[in-house]
Parts: sequence; C-alpha cells; structure tokens
Amino acid sequence: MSYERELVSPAAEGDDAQIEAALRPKRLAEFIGQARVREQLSLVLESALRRQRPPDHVLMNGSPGLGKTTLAMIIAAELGAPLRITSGPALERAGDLAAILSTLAEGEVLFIDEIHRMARPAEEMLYLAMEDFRVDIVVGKGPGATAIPLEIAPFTLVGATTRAGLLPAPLRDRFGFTAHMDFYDVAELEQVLERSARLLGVTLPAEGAHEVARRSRGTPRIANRLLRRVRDFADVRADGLINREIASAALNLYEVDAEGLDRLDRAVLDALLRKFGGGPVGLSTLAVAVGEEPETVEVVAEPFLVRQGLLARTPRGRVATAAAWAHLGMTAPPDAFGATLFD
Ligand SMILES: Nc1ncnc2c1ncn2[C@@H]1O[C@H](COP(=O)(O)OP(=O)(O)OP(=O)(O)O)[C@@H](O)[C@H]1O
Repeated sequence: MSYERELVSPAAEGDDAQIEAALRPKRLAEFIGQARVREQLSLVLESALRRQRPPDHVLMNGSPGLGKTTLAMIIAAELGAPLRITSGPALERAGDLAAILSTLAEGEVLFIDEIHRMARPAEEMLYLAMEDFRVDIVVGKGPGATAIPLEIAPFTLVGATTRAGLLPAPLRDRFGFTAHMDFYDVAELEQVLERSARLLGVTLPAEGAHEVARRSRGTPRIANRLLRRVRDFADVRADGLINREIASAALNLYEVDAEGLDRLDRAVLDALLRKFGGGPVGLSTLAVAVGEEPETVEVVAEPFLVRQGLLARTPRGRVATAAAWAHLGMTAPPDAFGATLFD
C-alpha cells in the first residue's frame, strides 16, 4: 500500500519495531483501557484456568494499532501457555496451516492476525480443527483421493481482524467470544503515554501528554509513535521540555492537525468536499481520488473520520458532515447532502 504510513503501518521496522515490542503491556492488569473487553477476557481466562481446559477461541475485531496483537500475547501469558503467531496472508494453502496445527503443543495459543485474509482451503481446514481438534489430510488427487484424519492437541485460536464483516459465518460462529476493540479516549491515551514515557525514560509533563493524546487518533500505537517524534523535537529544539506548545509544534511539523487528523484523513476529506461537493460518493471513486487502495481508505481512515463525526457511510455512498466542512474551513453549498442531513 503506497500510503501505509509510518504512523499506522502494522509492522514497524527496525528500531521502531523493537521499541513497540518493549512498550507492549505483558499482563492483563497492565493493559490500559478497553474495560469491557478486559473484564470479559479475564472471566474467560480465569474460568479456563479453573477448569484446567483451554479457553474458547477468541476473535478480536478493531482498527489497526488498538492492541490486538498485544492482547493475544497477554492471553498466552495469563494462561502460562506457549504462543504461535501467523497471519492470514501467510496461510495460502491448507498445507501451510496443517504444518502449524499438527505441531501445536497441548494448550498452545495460536494467533492468526488478519484472519479475514486466509485462503479458502486453509479456512475450511480450520473449521474442523477449531471444533473437533482434528484435521483431514487429503492424500492423492481426483476420485482416488482419500482424507486421513489427524488428531491435533487441544489449542486456543486467537484471531484478529480489522474487518469482521468479511469473515464467513461458519468461521465467525466457531469463536466462543468476540472482543470488540474501540478507539481509546484521551484519558486512556494519556495513561498509555505516561507508561511509555516512563519506560523510555522521557520526562512527559501532563500538558504534553494531553496534547499528544488528543492528537493520536484514539490509537495507542500512534500515541507511542508521536511521543517519540515529540521527544526528538523537544530534545533538539527545546532542551527536552515537552510542554503543550512544543508538543503542538512537533505534531504540526509531522502533519497531525489539532483534531488528530493526519495526511490521509485530510486527503480523504479534502477530496470528498472539493471534488465531490461533500458526496455521496462511492468508496472506490473516493480512493482513486486520493491515490489509495479502497481497503486503506476503508480500514485506516474512515473508522476514525466516522468516529469524529466528520464522515458518514450511507447506502448511497460516503458523505461529509457539516463538521467536515467546518474542519477544512469551507462553507457547504446549500444543497450539500451531508451538511443538510447532519446539521
Ligand atoms: N491497552 C494498551 N495499553 C498500553 N499500550 C498499548 C495498548 N494497546 C496497544 N498498546 C501499544 O500499541 C502498540 C500497538 O499494539 P498492537 O500491535 O497490539 O496493535 P494491533 O491492534 O495488533 O495492531 P495491528 O492489527 O495493526 O497489528 C503496541 O506497541 C503497544 O505497546
């Protein structure tokens, strides 16, 4: 993806990846926010531990960077179980999945990131594995092909997706519990930032934490990255002092605006208003206008714009709200569909 920007790209590289790993909370008690998910999960885990059985399979649904991988690691840690990590796109053939399933230890946690992108044959193998802890290995081709059943050790599948709607119902139904991960509020992000600052040895006054939290798109991964950029700025230009003005100047430099919208968010709004008069416009047309893949616009930009009340998804297409016109300092034409609908 051409615009899979530094700030939200799932796989950070080099130093960033190491820092991201170091900042991950290791236990449920350290995990900030998502109170409902934490409570639901702690019940599932505690009762499994009491019964001495692997817990039900868990599906996590939410935007990138909200802590799905972190929670998968926490689930394994809380159970005292080993963790195996793979992703949907890596499971192209049923054999790729069979190789993993057949070598799982009893009670192991298998994390499949982007589970909605798994190939169909692997998906079908997973149904049986999740339900009966068994896979059918097909030997031979055509009419002579035979399926040899292979027992696998009881395990817990943790699946993560940014698009639960794309999961086929038979797969969705085999999860005992779905954790819906929401954007974090400012107070929660302040806590994330204070924790990260402590771990990184950065002095972060409350006003600096507030400014960064406010502009982090409700996402801990972005909060942590912005913290590092603000720290660089403060080190070089302000003797390490992160007050509100310094945080704000640093974030402006990195093109994060006062509402936390970044370049892609603004490009989407800008195209919607200037090129399509506020909409309604279809997702693909909008994506072409900003030079992006429709999936990037849909998964990365839109959920936040919807949450901020700047964009609405309607049956007729994407529509800008009155707040979107105001945010870009423009006046909505009298016939703007979104502006009249949402005024
Ligand atoms: N609740 C939280 N408390 C503190 N830090 C968090 C929390 N959730 C996420 N983080 C931090 O945000 C970063 C990103 O989290 P994580 O990789 O788990 O997100 P993700 O939802 O799996 O993203 P993606 O789907 O894009 O891979 C981690 O480095 C972690 O330190």
